[in-house]
Amino acid sequence: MERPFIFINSAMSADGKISTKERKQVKISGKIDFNRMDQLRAGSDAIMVGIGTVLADDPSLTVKSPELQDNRIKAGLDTNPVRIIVDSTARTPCDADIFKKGEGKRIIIVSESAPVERVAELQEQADIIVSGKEKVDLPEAMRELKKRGINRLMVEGGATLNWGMLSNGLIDEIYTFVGNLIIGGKSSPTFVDGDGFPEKELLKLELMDAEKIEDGILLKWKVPGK
Ligand SMILES: NC(=O)C1=CN([C@@H]2O[C@H](COP(=O)(O)OP(=O)(O)OC[C@H]3O[C@@H](n4cnc5c(N)ncnc54)[C@H](O)[C@@H]3O)[C@@H](O)[C@H]2O)C=CC1
Ligand SMILES: Nc1nc(O)c(N)c(N[C@@H]2O[C@H](COP(=O)(O)O)[C@@H](O)[C@H]2O)n1
Repeated sequence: MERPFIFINSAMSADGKISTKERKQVKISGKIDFNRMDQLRAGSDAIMVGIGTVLADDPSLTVKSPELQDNRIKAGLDTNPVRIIVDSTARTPCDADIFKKGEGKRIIIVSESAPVERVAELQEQADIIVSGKEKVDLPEAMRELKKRGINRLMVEGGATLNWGMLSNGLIDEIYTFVGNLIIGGKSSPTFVDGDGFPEKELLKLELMDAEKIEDGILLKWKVPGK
């Protein structure tokens, strides 16, 4: 394949929201689901988020379990997978937790419209991929990641990046944990935002598995290829 195997892992409320209307992070997953997410991180070559998630949540995207970190080191890998931000205009703050916490490579994917000075600042802390004119060209960027040795890529949102990846046919599998709460609010981000598919082109999924975890349910979906 020209691009990595790519999956999305996300936690949503029972009404399909992934954060509040103020874009504040919500603890949807319980301990078991956070551990499952940690295992997915540890088993991936890279973890990717959109700049909206970095600005809203300031995630570190590190592997949390010392045992999983040790396993990676024993396998000759960095403690953490490569951490990637899709950031068309290079808005990533230089003091983001992705830079401050944990060891390992970071990649920022920007577009040609990113201010040169900002790109130069970020270049001191991360490798930079330039792709697309006004916004990141996701298919091209994914091919570049594959060339850089990333074979298994975990996408952790948010809503806009999920749309960008799904609408470009770049996702192979989706894992959604649906938690036991309602967030509500028409402006709260949902699992997939963006423009939405035209009525005749809705994306059909194949259900691979459904598992009750604590007070929620984990759904595993396959996105059939064209
Ligand atoms: N519950 C969960 O599992 C998660 C929830 N979240 C929530 O999601 C929210 C953030 O989501 P969003 O604001 O939608 O931001 P996002 O994280 O999806 O980032 C979107 C940004 O990515 C950049 N981008 C560049 N090229 C793109 C392209 N070709 N297609 C799509 N995006 C492109 C754009 O600058 C765009 O604004 C936060 O409130 C966060 O808390 C985020 C991750 C996981
Ligand atoms: N799986 C999952 N369950 C939840 O309840 C969540 N709120 C999230 N959010 C994701 O986790 C990121 C935080 O990562 P760090 O702890 O900083 O490493 C956050 O940005 C979302 O991507 N996920």
